[in-house]
Parts: sequence; structure tokens; C-alpha cells
Amino acid sequence: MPQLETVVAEIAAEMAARPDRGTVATYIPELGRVDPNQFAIAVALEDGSTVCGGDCGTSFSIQSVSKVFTLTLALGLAGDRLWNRVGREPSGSRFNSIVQLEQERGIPRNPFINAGAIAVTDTILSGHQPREALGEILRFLQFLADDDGVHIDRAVAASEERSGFNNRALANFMKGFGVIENTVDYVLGVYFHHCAIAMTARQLAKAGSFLAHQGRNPATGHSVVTAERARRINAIMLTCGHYDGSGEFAYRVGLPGKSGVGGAILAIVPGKASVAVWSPGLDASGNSHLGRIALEKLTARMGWSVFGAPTMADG
Ligand SMILES: NC(=O)CC[C@H](N)C(=O)O
Repeated sequence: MPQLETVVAEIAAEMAARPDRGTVATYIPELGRVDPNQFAIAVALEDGSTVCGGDCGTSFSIQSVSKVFTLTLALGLAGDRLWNRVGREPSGSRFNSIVQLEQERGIPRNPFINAGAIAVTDTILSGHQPREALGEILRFLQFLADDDGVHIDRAVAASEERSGFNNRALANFMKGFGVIENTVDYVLGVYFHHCAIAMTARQLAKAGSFLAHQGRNPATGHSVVTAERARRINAIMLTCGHYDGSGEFAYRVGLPGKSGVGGAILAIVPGKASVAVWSPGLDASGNSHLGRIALEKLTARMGWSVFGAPTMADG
């Protein structure tokens, strides 16, 4: 097996040189200003070390990758009752689609599409002021990354607040079905701000590490969730983490993963590593174009797919 350091350096160099970079999201205007010529990869390992390549110290908007962490918090608060208001099936639809909600009585298909994540945020908000709920989410990420530098990008949050008509439609529609309990504007305020959390690839890889190691963060020694819960979150990441691109991601990369429209992907190699990649240009499903290609190369070269190591016949 090649050395991880060599593979990461090669991938960072290959990605920096590629002309095809995808298209940055513009429906949140502030994200449209990000330079697509950036790429970062960080691999957090069981011994607490992190192997990095590219723009690893640059903060980016984690967007929907935050939904892995809000799901973790909401399961901690509500346990399996959470599944009464959000499903666990892939949607096969775009991340912000509304069509299934009417047919399925306002219950979103899974916690990673926008509707599902808004319902999860509503669960975290219950019994709190919006500011407190947001503080809980931010502190959870700082705790997991073991780094107080994790912060909220207020300009991105304000930009989404101004342009989030689709999410307002989803939240109001669910409120009409009685699925959202709190004031819609409060729920959306917390949702927009947790999507606007900014992290570096190194911080994000470390924050995801508990999912690779049976619920325990190896860098800090903290038990975050039970092994069973970590396994189940990974299962939902594998089946739903890339929206209507989830099948393609499983086929090409073969890892539980969660993407965001800021161009980040968090991918989990169970028992081995937590990997964060970031490149702002997206593919047609709204997932990082080069991020996915980089992960495909990493899993192939390291033999890290959960579906089995490559053989000589793979070439
Ligand atoms: N896929 C994403 O990252 C979507 C998150 C974004 N904040 C939205 O709600 O549209």
C-alpha cells in the first residue's frame, strides 16, 4: 500500500492542475464570490494526527456538511423519536426539492435534504432561544474539532437569509402539516447560521473523526456517541449524503459521505480515517466536482472503499 502522505500530496497536485473545476453555487450570492481555483484535503487518523494537502488552512462554508452534526445533536436530544418526523430513505431528488413533501404528509425523506435538516434544526431549537440553539451547534463543532477557531461566517448567513425563498417554502409547508413546532423564522434563522459555519479542511476532518472510530474522537479521547449511533449516522451518510448523487458517490468512492454547496465533502473510512475535501466548484447535483474526484482517487489508491479493496484486475 502506498504511503498516505505521498498519495495526499499527489492528489493535491493533480487537483490544483485540473482545468475542470465545476461551477460555484450562486443561489446564495456570497458563495458565488468564492474563487473556484482552490482545493484542500485533510485526513484525520486514529493516532490523532492529520495529513493535509492543498489549501488546508483556508476556511470555507461547510453548508450542508453541518447537517451531520445537527443530526448527531438532535439524536442526542430526541433519540429515536426523531424518526417520527423525518425518514431515513434516499430521496432521489434535488437537495431543496418540495415535491415529495406533499405526497408524504410533510415528513421529509431524510435528515440531509434541506427539508429534513430544517426539521432536525427544529428539534434542536425546542425549549431554547435561537441564539442558544445556535451556540450549542457552534460549540459542538468547536469541541469536536478541538479548535475555537471554528466560527460562523455572518456574511454567508445574511446572504442566505436574504435569498432563502425555497427554504422558507419548505419550512412553511412542513409547518402547515404540523411537522415544525417552533416559529418558522426562528428555525430558519438557526438553520441558515449553522449552514454558514466556516471551518478549514483540517478542522472538519478532526470534527468527523468520532464517526470513523465507533463514536470516540481519538484525538481528544472524548466519547461523543455510542458505536451503534456512529454506525447508523454513517449508514445515512452513505445512502443520503449526496442527494440525487448518492448512488454515484457510493459507486465511485464507496464511503459514507456528506456534501455541501460550499464545495466541502466529509467522508468516513470506518476504523481508519475521517477525510475532508474542499473545492468550491459543484457538479449538476450540487456536490463538489473535484472533491468527489479526489475522494475517488484516495479510496482507490489506499484501498479504502467500504465495499472492498481493489485487486490487480482493477488496474
Ligand atoms: N446542499 C447544501 O449545502 C444546501 C445548504 C444551503 N444552506 C441551502 O439550504 O440551500
